Amino acid sequence: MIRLNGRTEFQLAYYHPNGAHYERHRDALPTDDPEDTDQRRVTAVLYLNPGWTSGDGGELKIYGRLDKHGMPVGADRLVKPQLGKILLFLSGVVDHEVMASKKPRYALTSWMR
Ligand SMILES: O=C(O)CCC(=O)C(=O)O
Ligand SMILES: [Fe+2]
Repeated sequence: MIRLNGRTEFQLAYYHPNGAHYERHRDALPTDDPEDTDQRRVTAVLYLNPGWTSGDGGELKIYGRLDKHGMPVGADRLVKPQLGKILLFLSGVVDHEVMASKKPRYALTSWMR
């Protein structure tokens, strides 16, 4: 079960077309503790880029989960930041990275706590 406290944070991000990117990270520490209401629980990203194509870069790379030995389970995925696409994931669980962008890239992110 995911417990949300109703406090949602928003961010409108712009990535410059000169290769702006965001290195591999998670948006929160993983936690199941219901008392810990400060952590981000769910990340939702709405992409705002019309006409985005493969050569434009700027994909969101979702890293495959690791098993208990640190070996990847399942493939990494690349998500194009196309207008109207919404992506949801668990903030404390999913490693992700924004690849270098060759076009102006806009994304509205919300973090639900
Ligand atoms: O813009 C995206 O695709 C994700 C951005 C991101 O990972 C973040 O702001 O934490
Ligand atoms: Fe992130």
